Amino acid sequence: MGQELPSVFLVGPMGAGKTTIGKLLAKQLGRTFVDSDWYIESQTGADIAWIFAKEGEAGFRERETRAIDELTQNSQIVLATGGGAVMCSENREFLKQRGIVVYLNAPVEVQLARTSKDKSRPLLQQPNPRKILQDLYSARDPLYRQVAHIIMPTGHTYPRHMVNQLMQQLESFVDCTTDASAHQED
Ligand SMILES: Nc1ncnc2c1ncn2[C@@H]1O[C@H](COP(=O)(O)OP(=O)(O)OP(=O)(O)O)[C@@H](O)[C@H]1O
Ligand SMILES: O=C(O)C1=C[C@@H](O)[C@@H](O)[C@H](O)C1
Ligand SMILES: [Mg+2]
Repeated sequence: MGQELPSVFLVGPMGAGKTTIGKLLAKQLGRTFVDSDWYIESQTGADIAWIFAKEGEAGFRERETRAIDELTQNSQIVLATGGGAVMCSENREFLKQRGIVVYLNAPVEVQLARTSKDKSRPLLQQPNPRKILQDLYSARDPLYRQVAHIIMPTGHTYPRHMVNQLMQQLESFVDCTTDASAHQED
């Protein structure tokens, strides 16, 4: 692979492993890793909990769309997006048109276990985070699927193993699209 691989954009629910796998994948590919949540925090000079508290979810989503537009214009990065980035159709267009989108998909019970000790996700600071995760999953799973070029379950696989599998999938994806465009030119 190498030069011909476009940017890789990871989407999926909270706790699917976008940040964890994104960092490892970027290292493997020798590319820059960017996390849209961290980027928004650095641009704002405040953490996500603060943005939600002061500007509401709507304010956060506006910042997120600006961030996704800017970041997806980079041609060779690995980008981990926030769990709700796919809710906005503009974001879905930016992602789908500008790189390879990978949907990391984990069952709700796994999402819950992976997010339960970390208080940095404002949407989950509720008495029943399992129900929130379930409702978000029902609403968003069709949107993750709509935008994805590749879908990978992450529930029961070690991050390093996941990255090896993902490298293989990316390789076949690039080969297939290269073959398809060669045929079009024939
Ligand atoms: N494949 C995996 N196996 C075991 N633990 C994992 C795996 N992937 C991620 N984790 C753990 O789950 C937690 C959440 O992972 P991570 O922050 O990467 O999720 P995320 O998809 O980026 O979530 P968010 O949308 O909230 O940013 C971390 O503690 C991470 O170490
Ligand atoms: O699923 C979501 O809507 C969110 C996921 C996180 O990555 C952050 O973007 C924020 O906490 C909102
Ligand atoms: Mg993350």
